[in-house]
Amino acid sequence: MATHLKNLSDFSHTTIPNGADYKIAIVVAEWNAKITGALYQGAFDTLIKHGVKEENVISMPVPGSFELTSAAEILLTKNNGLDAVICLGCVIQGDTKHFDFICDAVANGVTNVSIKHSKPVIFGVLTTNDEQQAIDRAGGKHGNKGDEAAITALKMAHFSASI
Ligand SMILES: Nc1c(NC[C@H](O)[C@H](O)[C@H](O)CO)[nH]c(=O)[nH]c1=O
Ligand SMILES: CC(=O)[C@@H](O)COP(=O)(O)O
Repeated sequence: MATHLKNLSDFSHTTIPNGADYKIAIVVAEWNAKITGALYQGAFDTLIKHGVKEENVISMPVPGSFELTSAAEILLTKNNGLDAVICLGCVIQGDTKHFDFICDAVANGVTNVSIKHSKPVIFGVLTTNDEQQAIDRAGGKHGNKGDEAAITALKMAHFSASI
């Protein structure tokens, strides 16, 4: 279902686990900081709203979305007390194929880190054609992908704890 058919922040119809027992990292790319800052705020606020203690939210910046993978790997290697890692970024199509390489690298990279560590690593990266599409998905008319990423982290942390 395309994002324009589903608001990224609409979770009123789902059961969202309480996060009181979870420790969750949020890694945020500094590229397109206006957008990623809004994603971060959405994710942080959503985690707190659903019971995660502020001291259990570990927030780390990285230069760009390409670095999200290595950041998740380093965090999960050095801090095995984490229940999930949320990766937030915004990649906007430019004039070259660089967009394609970054998007593919991050999507595949965070997947591989998640599988390697058997820990949820959430792909909260906007990959848009232009800045307006990003604005619309970072607290605009289509909601906030940071909210979606936080809810996904809570659900997957609960999934892992239930097995
Ligand atoms: N163009 C965007 C980038 N590019 C930077 C890369 O992510 C990376 O930091 C660089 O290639 C050095 O390894 N990053 C974004 O997050 N968004 C972009 O639109
Ligand atoms: C996604 C990017 O790296 C891109 O925004 C950089 O722009 P360009 O492809 O024009 O170099």
